[in-house]
Amino acid sequence: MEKLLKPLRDQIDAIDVQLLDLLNRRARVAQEVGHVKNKVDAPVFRPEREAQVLRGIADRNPGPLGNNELQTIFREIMSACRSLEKKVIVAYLGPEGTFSEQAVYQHFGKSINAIPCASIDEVFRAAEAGTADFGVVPIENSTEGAISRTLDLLMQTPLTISSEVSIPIHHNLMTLSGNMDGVRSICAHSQALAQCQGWLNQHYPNIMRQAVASNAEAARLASEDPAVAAIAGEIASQHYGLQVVSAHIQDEPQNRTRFAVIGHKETEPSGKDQTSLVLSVQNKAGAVYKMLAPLEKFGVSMTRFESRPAKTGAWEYYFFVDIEGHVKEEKIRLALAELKDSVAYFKVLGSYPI
Ligand SMILES: C=C(O[C@@H]1C=C(C(=O)O)C=C[C@H]1O)C(=O)O
Repeated sequence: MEKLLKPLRDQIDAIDVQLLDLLNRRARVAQEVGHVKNKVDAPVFRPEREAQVLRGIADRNPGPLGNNELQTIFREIMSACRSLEKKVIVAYLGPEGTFSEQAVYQHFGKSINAIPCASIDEVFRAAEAGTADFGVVPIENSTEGAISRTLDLLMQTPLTISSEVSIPIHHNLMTLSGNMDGVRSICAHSQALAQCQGWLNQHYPNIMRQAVASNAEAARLASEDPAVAAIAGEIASQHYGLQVVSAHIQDEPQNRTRFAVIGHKETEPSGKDQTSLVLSVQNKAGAVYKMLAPLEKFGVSMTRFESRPAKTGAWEYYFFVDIEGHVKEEKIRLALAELKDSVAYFKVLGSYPI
Protein backbone atom coordinates (compact mmCIF):
# COMPACT_ATOMS: atom_id res chain seq x y z
CA MET A 1 0.00 0.00 0.00
CA GLU A 2 2.75 2.48 1.00
CA LYS A 3 4.20 2.06 -2.48
CA LEU A 4 0.90 3.16 -4.02
CA LEU A 5 0.52 6.05 -1.62
CA LYS A 6 3.99 7.52 -2.17
CA PRO A 7 3.45 9.03 -5.64
CA LEU A 8 0.03 10.38 -4.62
CA ARG A 9 1.50 12.01 -1.52
CA ASP A 10 4.27 13.47 -3.67
CA GLN A 11 1.54 15.07 -5.79
CA ILE A 12 -0.14 16.50 -2.68
CA ASP A 13 3.19 17.89 -1.44
CA ALA A 14 3.78 19.61 -4.77
CA ILE A 15 0.27 21.10 -4.74
CA ASP A 16 0.73 22.29 -1.15
CA VAL A 17 3.88 24.16 -2.20
CA GLN A 18 1.81 25.93 -4.85
CA LEU A 19 -1.00 26.63 -2.37
CA LEU A 20 1.51 28.05 0.10
CA ASP A 21 2.85 30.38 -2.55
CA LEU A 22 -0.63 31.43 -3.66
CA LEU A 23 -1.86 32.01 -0.11
CA ASN A 24 1.09 34.24 0.70
CA ARG A 25 0.68 36.11 -2.59
CA ARG A 26 -2.96 36.70 -1.65
CA ALA A 27 -1.91 37.86 1.83
CA ARG A 28 0.59 40.36 0.37
CA VAL A 29 -2.14 41.86 -1.84
CA ALA A 30 -4.41 42.12 1.23
CA GLN A 31 -1.60 43.97 2.99
CA GLU A 32 -1.51 46.43 0.10
CA VAL A 33 -5.28 46.84 0.42
CA GLY A 34 -4.60 47.61 4.08
CA HIS A 35 -2.14 50.39 3.18
CA VAL A 36 -4.64 51.96 0.77
CA LYS A 37 -7.39 51.82 3.43
CA ASN A 38 -5.08 53.23 6.08
CA LYS A 39 -4.48 56.40 4.09
CA VAL A 40 -8.18 57.29 4.07
CA ASP A 41 -9.09 55.69 7.40
CA ALA A 42 -11.44 53.22 5.62
CA PRO A 43 -12.83 50.16 7.48
CA VAL A 44 -10.71 47.01 7.41
CA PHE A 45 -13.60 44.57 7.53
CA ARG A 46 -15.87 44.82 4.50
CA PRO A 47 -18.80 42.40 4.93
CA GLU A 48 -20.23 43.03 1.45
CA ARG A 49 -16.89 42.21 -0.20
CA GLU A 50 -16.43 39.03 1.86
CA ALA A 51 -20.01 37.95 1.01
CA GLN A 52 -19.20 38.46 -2.69
CA VAL A 53 -15.96 36.45 -2.43
CA LEU A 54 -17.83 33.57 -0.76
CA ARG A 55 -20.65 33.68 -3.32
CA GLY A 56 -18.06 33.68 -6.12
CA ILE A 57 -16.40 30.59 -4.66
CA ALA A 58 -19.73 28.70 -4.56
CA ASP A 59 -20.65 29.85 -8.10
CA ARG A 60 -17.34 28.77 -9.61
CA ASN A 61 -16.86 25.57 -7.62
CA PRO A 62 -16.55 22.55 -9.99
CA GLY A 63 -16.23 20.08 -7.01
CA PRO A 64 -15.52 17.51 -5.65
CA LEU A 65 -15.20 19.76 -2.57
CA GLY A 66 -18.61 20.95 -1.30
CA ASN A 67 -19.57 24.65 -1.23
CA ASN A 68 -19.91 24.69 2.57
CA GLU A 69 -16.47 23.20 3.09
CA LEU A 70 -14.86 25.57 0.59
CA GLN A 71 -16.60 28.56 2.11
CA THR A 72 -15.32 27.54 5.55
CA ILE A 73 -11.78 27.39 4.15
CA PHE A 74 -12.11 30.74 2.36
CA ARG A 75 -13.65 32.35 5.44
CA GLU A 76 -10.43 31.48 7.29
CA ILE A 77 -8.21 32.60 4.41
CA MET A 78 -9.94 35.99 4.42
CA SER A 79 -9.78 36.17 8.21
CA ALA A 80 -6.02 35.51 8.12
CA CYS A 81 -5.46 38.02 5.28
CA ARG A 82 -7.61 40.61 7.06
CA SER A 83 -5.66 40.17 10.28
CA LEU A 84 -2.55 41.40 8.44
CA GLU A 85 -4.41 44.68 7.92
CA LYS A 86 -5.79 44.68 11.48
CA LYS A 87 -7.20 42.11 13.89
CA VAL A 88 -10.84 43.10 14.34
CA ILE A 89 -12.18 43.07 17.90
CA VAL A 90 -15.58 41.38 18.30
CA ALA A 91 -17.68 41.46 21.49
CA TYR A 92 -20.24 38.68 21.96
CA LEU A 93 -22.59 37.21 24.53
CA GLY A 94 -20.28 34.94 26.52
CA PRO A 95 -18.98 33.05 28.28
CA GLU A 96 -16.77 31.02 25.97
CA GLY A 97 -18.51 27.99 24.53
CA THR A 98 -21.86 29.66 23.73
CA PHE A 99 -23.61 29.57 20.38
CA SER A 100 -22.85 33.29 20.11
CA GLU A 101 -19.14 32.46 20.08
CA GLN A 102 -19.79 29.92 17.32
CA ALA A 103 -21.64 32.63 15.34
CA VAL A 104 -18.67 34.99 15.80
CA TYR A 105 -16.18 32.53 14.32
CA GLN A 106 -18.56 31.50 11.55
CA HIS A 107 -18.76 35.11 10.44
CA PHE A 108 -15.30 36.54 11.10
CA GLY A 109 -13.10 33.40 11.01
CA LYS A 110 -10.59 32.62 13.75
CA SER A 111 -8.02 35.40 13.24
CA ILE A 112 -9.78 37.98 15.40
CA ASN A 113 -9.89 39.10 19.02
CA ALA A 114 -13.16 37.73 20.41
CA ILE A 115 -14.27 39.26 23.72
CA PRO A 116 -16.96 37.48 25.78
CA CYS A 117 -19.43 39.82 27.56
CA ALA A 118 -21.75 39.05 30.48
CA SER A 119 -24.95 40.32 28.87
CA ILE A 120 -26.51 41.50 25.62
CA ASP A 121 -26.45 45.05 27.07
CA GLU A 122 -22.71 44.82 27.58
CA VAL A 123 -22.15 43.72 23.97
CA PHE A 124 -23.99 46.84 22.78
CA ARG A 125 -22.00 49.03 25.17
CA ALA A 126 -18.64 47.59 24.01
CA ALA A 127 -19.51 48.24 20.35
CA GLU A 128 -21.00 51.68 21.07
CA ALA A 129 -17.96 52.78 23.09
CA GLY A 130 -15.59 51.44 20.43
CA THR A 131 -13.88 48.98 22.80
CA ALA A 132 -14.94 46.47 20.15
CA ASP A 133 -15.21 47.04 16.38
CA PHE A 134 -18.32 44.83 16.25
CA GLY A 135 -20.80 43.11 18.54
CA VAL A 136 -22.62 39.85 17.87
CA VAL A 137 -26.03 39.38 19.54
CA PRO A 138 -28.79 36.78 19.10
CA ILE A 139 -31.84 38.30 17.43
CA GLU A 140 -34.27 35.46 16.72
CA ASN A 141 -34.65 31.74 17.27
CA SER A 142 -36.65 29.67 14.79
CA THR A 143 -38.48 27.80 17.58
CA GLU A 144 -38.88 30.44 20.27
CA GLY A 145 -39.07 33.66 18.26
CA ALA A 146 -37.51 37.05 18.89
CA ILE A 147 -34.88 37.81 21.54
CA SER A 148 -36.72 40.77 23.01
CA ARG A 149 -33.78 42.39 24.81
CA THR A 150 -31.86 42.60 21.53
CA LEU A 151 -34.83 44.16 19.73
CA ASP A 152 -35.29 46.74 22.50
CA LEU A 153 -31.61 47.70 22.42
CA LEU A 154 -31.57 47.87 18.61
CA MET A 155 -34.24 50.57 18.84
CA GLN A 156 -32.10 52.75 21.09
CA THR A 157 -28.62 52.23 19.70
CA PRO A 158 -26.78 54.47 17.24
CA LEU A 159 -25.15 51.28 15.86
CA THR A 160 -26.28 49.62 12.63
CA ILE A 161 -26.67 45.97 11.71
CA SER A 162 -23.77 45.27 9.37
CA SER A 163 -24.40 41.53 8.76
CA GLU A 164 -26.42 38.62 9.99
CA VAL A 165 -25.32 35.07 10.82
CA SER A 166 -27.59 32.07 11.09
CA ILE A 167 -26.43 28.88 12.78
CA PRO A 168 -28.07 25.52 13.50
CA ILE A 169 -28.73 25.09 17.22
CA HIS A 170 -28.36 21.55 18.50
CA HIS A 171 -28.90 21.06 22.22
CA ASN A 172 -27.39 18.17 24.15
CA LEU A 173 -28.04 16.93 27.65
CA MET A 174 -24.72 16.46 29.45
CA THR A 175 -23.32 15.48 32.84
CA LEU A 176 -19.94 14.68 34.37
CA SER A 177 -20.63 10.93 34.33
CA GLY A 178 -22.45 10.62 31.00
CA ASN A 179 -25.60 9.27 32.71
CA MET A 180 -28.46 10.75 34.77
CA ASP A 181 -27.89 8.77 38.01
CA GLY A 182 -28.32 11.06 41.02
CA VAL A 183 -29.13 14.15 38.89
CA ARG A 184 -31.48 16.50 40.75
CA SER A 185 -31.63 19.49 38.42
CA ILE A 186 -31.28 20.30 34.74
CA CYS A 187 -29.77 23.74 34.11
CA ALA A 188 -29.77 25.82 30.92
CA HIS A 189 -30.57 29.26 29.56
CA SER A 190 -34.35 29.83 29.58
CA GLN A 191 -34.37 29.80 25.74
CA ALA A 192 -32.74 26.36 25.67
CA LEU A 193 -35.14 25.00 28.30
CA ALA A 194 -38.02 26.29 26.17
CA GLN A 195 -36.59 24.80 22.99
CA CYS A 196 -36.33 21.36 24.63
CA GLN A 197 -39.47 21.38 26.78
CA GLY A 198 -41.32 18.65 24.86
CA TRP A 199 -38.36 16.30 25.08
CA LEU A 200 -37.79 17.07 28.77
CA ASN A 201 -41.48 16.54 29.61
CA GLN A 202 -41.30 13.16 27.94
CA HIS A 203 -37.98 11.92 29.32
CA TYR A 204 -37.36 13.67 32.65
CA PRO A 205 -40.70 15.12 33.81
CA ASN A 206 -39.71 14.86 37.49
CA ILE A 207 -36.30 16.50 37.45
CA MET A 208 -36.32 20.18 38.42
CA ARG A 209 -35.40 22.64 35.65
CA GLN A 210 -33.41 25.72 36.49
CA ALA A 211 -32.83 28.72 34.21
CA VAL A 212 -29.31 30.18 34.43
CA ALA A 213 -27.50 33.03 32.64
CA SER A 214 -26.22 30.93 29.71
CA ASN A 215 -25.86 27.34 28.57
CA ALA A 216 -22.12 27.66 29.12
CA GLU A 217 -22.80 28.71 32.72
CA ALA A 218 -25.02 25.60 33.04
CA ALA A 219 -22.16 23.47 31.71
CA ARG A 220 -19.77 25.08 34.20
CA LEU A 221 -22.18 24.28 37.07
CA ALA A 222 -22.52 20.67 35.84
CA SER A 223 -18.74 20.34 35.71
CA GLU A 224 -18.61 21.14 39.45
CA ASP A 225 -21.59 19.10 40.64
CA PRO A 226 -22.55 15.54 39.63
CA ALA A 227 -26.17 16.28 40.71
CA VAL A 228 -26.49 18.89 37.94
CA ALA A 229 -27.13 18.17 34.26
CA ALA A 230 -26.69 20.89 31.65
CA ILE A 231 -28.26 21.53 28.28
CA ALA A 232 -25.71 23.06 25.94
CA GLY A 233 -23.99 22.82 22.59
CA GLU A 234 -21.15 20.50 21.79
CA ILE A 235 -18.40 23.12 22.23
CA ALA A 236 -19.50 23.54 25.85
CA SER A 237 -19.22 19.82 26.58
CA GLN A 238 -15.63 19.82 25.30
CA HIS A 239 -14.84 23.05 27.11
CA TYR A 240 -16.10 21.83 30.51
CA GLY A 241 -15.15 18.14 30.28
CA LEU A 242 -18.73 16.83 30.25
CA GLN A 243 -20.17 13.70 28.64
CA VAL A 244 -23.23 13.81 26.43
CA VAL A 245 -26.16 11.80 27.85
CA SER A 246 -28.51 12.54 24.91
CA ALA A 247 -27.68 14.50 21.76
CA HIS A 248 -29.96 16.73 19.64
CA ILE A 249 -32.77 16.97 22.19
CA GLN A 250 -34.28 20.20 20.79
CA ASP A 251 -37.97 19.76 19.92
CA GLU A 252 -37.48 21.24 16.45
CA PRO A 253 -34.77 19.40 14.45
CA GLN A 254 -34.29 22.43 12.15
CA ASN A 255 -33.81 24.76 15.13
CA ARG A 256 -31.65 27.79 14.16
CA THR A 257 -30.72 31.11 15.68
CA ARG A 258 -30.07 34.31 13.78
CA PHE A 259 -27.46 36.69 15.13
CA ALA A 260 -27.03 40.36 14.26
CA VAL A 261 -23.56 41.80 13.78
CA ILE A 262 -23.68 45.39 15.04
CA GLY A 263 -21.15 48.15 14.50
CA HIS A 264 -20.61 51.79 13.61
CA LYS A 265 -19.93 51.15 9.91
CA GLU A 266 -22.68 50.83 7.35
CA THR A 267 -22.32 47.96 4.89
CA GLU A 268 -22.19 48.82 1.18
CA PRO A 269 -24.43 46.95 -1.31
CA SER A 270 -23.22 43.43 -2.17
CA GLY A 271 -25.79 42.75 -4.92
CA LYS A 272 -27.99 40.54 -2.70
CA ASP A 273 -28.97 42.36 0.45
CA GLN A 274 -31.71 42.92 2.97
CA THR A 275 -32.70 45.91 5.08
CA SER A 276 -34.03 45.82 8.64
CA LEU A 277 -36.47 48.51 9.77
CA VAL A 278 -38.42 49.44 12.89
CA LEU A 279 -41.78 51.13 12.31
CA SER A 280 -44.82 52.14 14.27
CA VAL A 281 -48.16 53.68 13.41
CA GLN A 282 -50.98 55.33 15.31
CA ASN A 283 -53.41 52.86 16.83
CA LYS A 284 -56.08 53.30 14.10
CA ALA A 285 -58.04 50.98 11.82
CA GLY A 286 -56.17 50.15 8.61
CA ALA A 287 -52.95 51.87 9.80
CA VAL A 288 -50.72 48.80 9.41
CA TYR A 289 -52.13 48.12 5.98
CA LYS A 290 -51.39 51.72 4.92
CA MET A 291 -47.91 51.55 6.48
CA LEU A 292 -46.97 48.70 4.14
CA ALA A 293 -48.55 50.16 0.98
CA PRO A 294 -45.33 51.87 -0.28
CA LEU A 295 -43.54 48.48 -0.23
CA GLU A 296 -46.24 47.02 -2.44
CA LYS A 297 -46.21 50.09 -4.72
CA PHE A 298 -42.46 49.83 -5.41
CA GLY A 299 -42.44 46.01 -5.61
CA VAL A 300 -40.34 45.50 -2.46
CA SER A 301 -40.58 42.02 -0.86
CA MET A 302 -40.98 41.75 2.87
CA THR A 303 -39.23 38.76 4.43
CA ARG A 304 -40.01 39.32 8.11
CA PHE A 305 -42.67 41.08 10.17
CA GLU A 306 -42.47 40.97 13.94
CA SER A 307 -44.36 43.09 16.46
CA ARG A 308 -43.23 44.20 19.93
CA PRO A 309 -45.39 46.01 22.47
CA ALA A 310 -44.37 49.69 22.67
CA LYS A 311 -44.65 49.50 26.50
CA THR A 312 -47.06 52.43 26.60
CA GLY A 313 -49.80 50.20 27.98
CA ALA A 314 -52.05 51.38 25.14
CA TRP A 315 -51.81 48.30 22.91
CA GLU A 316 -49.36 50.12 20.65
CA TYR A 317 -46.67 48.24 18.82
CA TYR A 318 -43.31 48.55 17.15
CA PHE A 319 -42.91 46.49 14.00
CA PHE A 320 -39.58 44.92 13.10
CA VAL A 321 -39.65 44.52 9.34
CA ASP A 322 -37.05 43.03 6.98
CA ILE A 323 -37.25 43.83 3.29
CA GLU A 324 -35.23 42.60 0.32
CA GLY A 325 -32.75 45.14 -1.06
CA HIS A 326 -30.26 47.78 0.14
CA VAL A 327 -31.08 51.36 1.19
CA LYS A 328 -28.74 52.57 -1.53
CA GLU A 329 -30.86 50.93 -4.27
CA GLU A 330 -33.18 53.39 -6.03
CA LYS A 331 -36.32 51.26 -5.56
CA ILE A 332 -35.71 50.92 -1.81
CA ARG A 333 -34.80 54.60 -1.42
CA LEU A 334 -38.09 55.66 -3.03
CA ALA A 335 -40.20 53.14 -1.09
CA LEU A 336 -38.65 54.14 2.24
CA ALA A 337 -39.00 57.88 1.55
CA GLU A 338 -42.73 57.38 1.05
CA LEU A 339 -43.09 54.98 3.96
CA LYS A 340 -41.27 57.37 6.31
CA ASP A 341 -43.85 60.08 5.65
CA SER A 342 -46.78 57.89 6.68
CA VAL A 343 -45.55 56.36 9.96
CA ALA A 344 -45.22 57.62 13.53
CA TYR A 345 -41.78 56.06 14.06
CA PHE A 346 -39.17 55.04 11.49
CA LYS A 347 -35.66 53.68 11.94
CA VAL A 348 -33.38 51.85 9.53
CA LEU A 349 -31.40 49.30 11.52
CA GLY A 350 -29.11 48.48 8.60
CA SER A 351 -28.67 46.98 5.14
CA TYR A 352 -26.48 43.92 4.82
CA PRO A 353 -25.80 40.85 2.61
CA ILE A 354 -28.07 37.78 2.64
C1 LIG B 1 -8.67 42.62 1.29
C2 LIG B 1 -9.67 43.34 1.78
O1 LIG B 1 -9.90 43.46 3.18
C3 LIG B 1 -10.63 42.48 3.91
C4 LIG B 1 -10.22 41.13 3.48
C5 LIG B 1 -10.83 40.52 2.40
C6 LIG B 1 -10.22 39.32 1.72
O2 LIG B 1 -9.28 38.76 2.27
O3 LIG B 1 -10.66 38.98 0.61
C7 LIG B 1 -12.05 41.04 1.93
C8 LIG B 1 -12.65 42.13 2.50
C9 LIG B 1 -12.10 42.78 3.71
O4 LIG B 1 -12.85 42.36 4.83
C10 LIG B 1 -10.61 44.09 0.90
O5 LIG B 1 -11.32 44.99 1.38
O6 LIG B 1 -10.64 43.78 -0.31
